Amino acid sequence: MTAPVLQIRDLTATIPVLGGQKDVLHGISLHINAGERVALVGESGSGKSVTARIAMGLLQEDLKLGLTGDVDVAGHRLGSNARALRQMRGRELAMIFQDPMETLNPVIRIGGEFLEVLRRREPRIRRARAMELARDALRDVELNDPDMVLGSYPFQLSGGMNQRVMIALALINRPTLLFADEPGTALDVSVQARTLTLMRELGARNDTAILFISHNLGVVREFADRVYVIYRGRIVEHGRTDQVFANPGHAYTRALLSALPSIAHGDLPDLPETSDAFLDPLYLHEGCAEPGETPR
Ligand SMILES: Nc1ncnc2c1ncn2[C@@H]1O[C@H](COP(=O)(O)OP(=O)(O)OP(=O)(O)O)[C@@H](O)[C@H]1O
Repeated sequence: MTAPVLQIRDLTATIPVLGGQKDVLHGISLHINAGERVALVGESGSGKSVTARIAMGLLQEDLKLGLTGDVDVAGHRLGSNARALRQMRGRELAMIFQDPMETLNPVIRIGGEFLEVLRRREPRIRRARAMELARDALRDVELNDPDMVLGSYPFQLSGGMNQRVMIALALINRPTLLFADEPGTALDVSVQARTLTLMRELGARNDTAILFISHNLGVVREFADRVYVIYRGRIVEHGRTDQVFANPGHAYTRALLSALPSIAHGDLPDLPETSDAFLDPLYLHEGCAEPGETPR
């Protein structure tokens, strides 16, 4: 079997905050195989985004983090070669965020964004050829007037159109691994559902593995092959999505699932904010991750 496209082992992270350091990850281990769709779920503040942004090498660029553990992305050990990782972004690695405006440059037309992304893979690509590829990619995400889109600035397009543009841009270089952090959460439910379906279908076509981050278990159930449940910076449960949903082993997962109907509408369950109640060994059952365990 080939090596996983992402392997995180026992990752701990502290983030500098006013007056000290904050421990945010306490030994995260997870892996994603080629072409797999894996979800990281948990309530707000549990550490989903920090985990993904460290794996992308993004957070380290902005903050002085205290990190231990190993992160291997597409065969590169993170930390030993930050430059290699930077070069991989936009080629082997791609990302989609909740808000397309976080990524799209407001003063660049969509055509310019495509040219830049395509030049990361093929620096000498001609503009005409790049626009031809971009038009195909836009049609793939059901934007049927690609010339209009290519000539527009992001603010001239709707939220749903920008989200589709993001998916087309992220997948045009056929990445090995895509990080999708709460994509489309700001959109209405039916638009979000369609864009996620497109992302799943196009990802599958290119054998792109996807790390999908969400607090919406309804969406995760539809989307992911496997799921890791994260709580206060720890993986408390992992497994095949159907199995975890049918037979949750950990009390925290059960609490998340019990709130599923309201989560499907974007609400989070009312979970204790200030206690570590669900870390109590009392809640550990077969199938739950033990502290420090490397999930396989
Ligand atoms: N730049 C930062 N500076 C300080 N603390 C941070 C920073 N980014 C994240 N944190 C802290 O790290 C912890 C994990 O945050 P993270 O954003 O990973 O949560 P999340 O599970 O993705 O939540 P959400 O669903 O709200 O995005 C939180 O306690 C958060 O306050």
